[in-house]
Amino acid sequence: MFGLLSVSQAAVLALVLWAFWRLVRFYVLPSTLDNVPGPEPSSIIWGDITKLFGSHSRAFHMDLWRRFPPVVKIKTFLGQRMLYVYDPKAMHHIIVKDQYLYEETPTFLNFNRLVFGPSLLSSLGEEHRQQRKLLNPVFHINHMRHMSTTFYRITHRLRNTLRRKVSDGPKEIEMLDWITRTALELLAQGGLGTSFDTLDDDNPHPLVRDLKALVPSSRPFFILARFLPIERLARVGSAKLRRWVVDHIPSRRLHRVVAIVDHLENVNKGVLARKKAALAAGDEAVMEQVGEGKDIMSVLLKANMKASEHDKMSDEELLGHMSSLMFAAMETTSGALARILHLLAQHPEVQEKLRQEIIEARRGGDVDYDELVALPYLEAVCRESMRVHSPAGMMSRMTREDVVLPLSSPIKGNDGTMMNEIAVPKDTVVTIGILASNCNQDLWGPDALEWKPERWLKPLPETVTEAHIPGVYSNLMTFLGGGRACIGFKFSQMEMKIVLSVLLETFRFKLSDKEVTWNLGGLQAPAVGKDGRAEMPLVVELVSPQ
Ligand code: HEM
Repeated sequence: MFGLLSVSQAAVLALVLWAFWRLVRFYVLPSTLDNVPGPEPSSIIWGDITKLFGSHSRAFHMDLWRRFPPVVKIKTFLGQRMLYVYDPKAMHHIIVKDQYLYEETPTFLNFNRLVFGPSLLSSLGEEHRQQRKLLNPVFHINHMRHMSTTFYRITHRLRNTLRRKVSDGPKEIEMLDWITRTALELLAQGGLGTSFDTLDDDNPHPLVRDLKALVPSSRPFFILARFLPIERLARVGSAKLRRWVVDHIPSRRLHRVVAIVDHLENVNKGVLARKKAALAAGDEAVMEQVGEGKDIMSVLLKANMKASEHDKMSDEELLGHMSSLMFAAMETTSGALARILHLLAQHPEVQEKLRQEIIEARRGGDVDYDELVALPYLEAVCRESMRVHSPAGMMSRMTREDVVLPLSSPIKGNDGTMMNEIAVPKDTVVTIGILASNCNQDLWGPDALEWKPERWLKPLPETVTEAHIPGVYSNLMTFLGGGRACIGFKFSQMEMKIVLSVLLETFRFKLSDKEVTWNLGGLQAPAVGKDGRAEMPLVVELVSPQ
């Protein structure tokens, strides 16, 4: 039959048959998930995928929380069934107890391997465990303490530049840009032991623009990666041949992504070579480097030199970790900090109370790490912001075999029977509702959706403490939990508190007349207007004008 068809006709026919088979498989053939309640899909082809993962999906999520139990079945592309889960016991099984049965999705792993190279973001099972074994100590709180002086120094630069800008009166400033530049520089000095940005003019390092463009530019390829065997394709032929093929695909967007990846890799190759040379030259050369040998990469390189041959990381892996750290650290923390500044501008009374606490603690100078992390209202503002506005609203996993998912409390199935557990077939995508858990009214109370820092100044409701939510941070899922919990969460806590304490001592932040809205998408980002570019203008004024 294929003798009568051209290659393109055969490809189209194969695609149609494949789509037809999926429609039959997911809409007609029975599944153990049929009894799990969930919304009727809004499209036979796309299911509710765009409603769930789109930029303006908050209303859809809230509708799910209102209408369904904390395990919901959602139809996605061509009817594929996905579970959306925020039942605490179920989440514990997914990310802790049975974490190797619910691994990252192949799309996530393949995409990260192609973009960043081998790293925590693209490894599984034993390989991932080995990498965490080497990396966990590097993120230990003792190293963070050493970094606080570096963090203060960088934040002072930001303060000086902003002070210059508003010295003759309040001004509207695009704060997301400054916060993102600061986050990259904090990671550059604290994480990589290098410097990219002096933060003293209006010209950010080109990496800021590239890292910000990476997610939007690569979104279509991320979707494509769901359906193409990217990992196998990435091993066909030599690297040179693969590169030739990519360079000849007529897609400007693809070439933009490739240029970003090249840029990231070239910058990191230079940093790695300089670090290795300094380590080989001895302690004096290390001390002359930007991070004085205390940054994450220097500590990691030293640990790597001592590691057994079996545990040692290759240069390719080290470069992969550098690129993925830059990516994982920058967008998340800058989004979080921008959100806190926006919330403080929306709630001037909270901003004033926080400023008083900071001014009293700082007494005009920097506060040491332990004193800073112990400030109760600062802690309450950070926790509450990370609860209601977690930068990542959800994270997906995929079952690697048939598995039974137990629940904290039974849910009513579509046939009216109560279910204590759900049989989940192999290859099911299970999405953890991070925001859904953080805003769960059954646990946090009827005001769960409201931003109220004061709730952290008194004991949390027993419904929260007894739910055994498996997150690493304050009964929240913001940084996830288990073996793949955010490795940089202490780093980001310190970053947020240092930046907030230095800025709030000097500046007051007010809403501008441009309305800022937050897009949910992959990571929450602010924009002016519904689909505008990522930005967050705020009016900045000196607390004590000279
Ligand atoms: C507010 C800031 C941050 C938030 C909300 C956040 C959130 C998360 C979440 C939810 C994960 C789990 C991802 C998954 O399972 O697929 C994660 C993983 C990760 N994060 Fe963060 N993160 C933040 C800041 C940082 C920083 C500052 C760094 C680095 C210095 C970092 C490095 C990483 C890395 C390397 C992973 C992968 C861990 C692994 O797979 O073992 N993150 N983060």
